[in-house]
Amino acid sequence: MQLTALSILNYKNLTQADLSFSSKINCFIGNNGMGKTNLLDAIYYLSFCKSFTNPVDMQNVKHDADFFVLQGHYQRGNSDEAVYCGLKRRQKKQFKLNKKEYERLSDHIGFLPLVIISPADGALISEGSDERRRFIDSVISQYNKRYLNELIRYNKALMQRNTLLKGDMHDEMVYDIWEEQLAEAGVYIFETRKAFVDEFIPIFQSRFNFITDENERVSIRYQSQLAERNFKESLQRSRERDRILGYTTVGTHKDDLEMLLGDYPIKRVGSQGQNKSFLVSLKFAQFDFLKRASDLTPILLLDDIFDKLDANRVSRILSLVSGDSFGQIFITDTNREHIDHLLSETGCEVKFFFVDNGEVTTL
Ligand SMILES: Nc1ncnc2c1ncn2[C@@H]1O[C@H](COP(=O)(O)OP(=O)(O)OP(=O)(O)O)[C@@H](O)[C@H]1O
Repeated sequence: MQLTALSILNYKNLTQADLSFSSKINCFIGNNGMGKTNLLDAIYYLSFCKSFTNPVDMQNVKHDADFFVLQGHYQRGNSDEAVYCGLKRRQKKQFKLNKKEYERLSDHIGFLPLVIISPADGALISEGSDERRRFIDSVISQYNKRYLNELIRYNKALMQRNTLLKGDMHDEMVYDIWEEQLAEAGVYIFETRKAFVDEFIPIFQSRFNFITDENERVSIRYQSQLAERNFKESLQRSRERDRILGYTTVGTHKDDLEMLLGDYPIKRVGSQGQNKSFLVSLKFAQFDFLKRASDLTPILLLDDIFDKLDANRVSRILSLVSGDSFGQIFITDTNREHIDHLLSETGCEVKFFFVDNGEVTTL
C-alpha cells in the first residue's frame, strides 16, 4: 500500500503543502522544530483519525487559523482511495473515504495500516502499564474489528461500575448488569490479547536478533489478573473493597506486558541503545503482524530513528526496511548528508523534501 499524494492546509505549523511521494523511501529534511514530525503526524492522522502527538484535536489547527484539511490519495491493493479529513473550530470533524463520510470513525481504523517509530515510543518502557495496553490495543484493533468494539463496550461498563462505586446508591442488581457486560467483554479482550502475545513474541525476537546480530536475549510476558481468576466472580467478590477505594480493582484495564532484557526488566537494566533496539523490534514485529493480518504492506513512519543506535544497528535497520518485506517509508532527519550517506548503501529510490518553518519543498 502507498500514499501517492498528500495535501495539507493549516495542520499545526504547515500552512499549505501539496506533495507527491516515492513508492519506497521519502525523507523529510530540516532543522529542529521546522515541521518534519508534523508531516508524519498528518500521514498518521489519515490512518488513525487522530494525531499521534496531540490528542486535543483543536490544538492541531494552525494557530490563528479556523480549520485544517488533510487529503491523501492512496494505492491500496488494486484500487485508488481518497481520504479526506476536515476540522473546523466548534464543528464536528469530517472524515471521508472517497467522498463518503464515515458514520463511525472506528470503521476507518485498519483500512490504511500504518506503523510509526518515534522518540515517544520510549514511554512503552519508561511509563506505566496503560502505555503498553495502548500498544497492544492499537495493534489488535487495526485488524480485529470485534476487539475494538469489545474495548469500547468494556470501557463503558467500567465507567458505569466506577460511577456506582463512588455514589450512594448500592443496588446490587445494577451492579450485576454492568458486571455481566464487563465480564463478557473482558474475557474476550483477555483471550484475544493472550493469543496475540503468543504469536507476537517469536516475530519480535527474530527482529531483535537481526538488529542486534544476536548479541542479547529479550522476551515479553503478558500479565493479567484474568489468567488465574473467574472474572465475573472476582468482580462480585471485590465490590466491598472497590466501594471503599472508589474504583474497580480487577479487570483487563490492569493488564501489563513485562519486558525483559536477559532475565531483568529492561526498564531497570537497558542502556539507551538497547532500549531503542527493543522498541524498534517491537514496532517491526507490529509491522509484520499487521501485514500478515491485513494482507497489505503497512506504511512505515520513522521519526528521528537513528539517534542512540550504533552504526552496525543503523545499517542493519536500513538494510531491513529497504528490502522487499517493507513497502513505502517516510523518514525524518536533520542532516541531508548524513541520511544521503546512510541510504546510498541501500540502492533504493529516495525522494527528498526540505522542511523550513512549515514550508515544504521537493528537492
Ligand atoms: N497548532 C499549531 N500551530 C502552529 N504551529 C504549531 C502548532 N502545533 C505545533 N506547532 C509548531 O510545530 C513545530 C514543531 O514541529 P515538528 O515537531 O514537526 O518539528 P521537527 O521538524 O520534527 O523538529 P525536531 O527535529 O526537533 O524533531 C513547533 O515549532 C511548534 O510550535
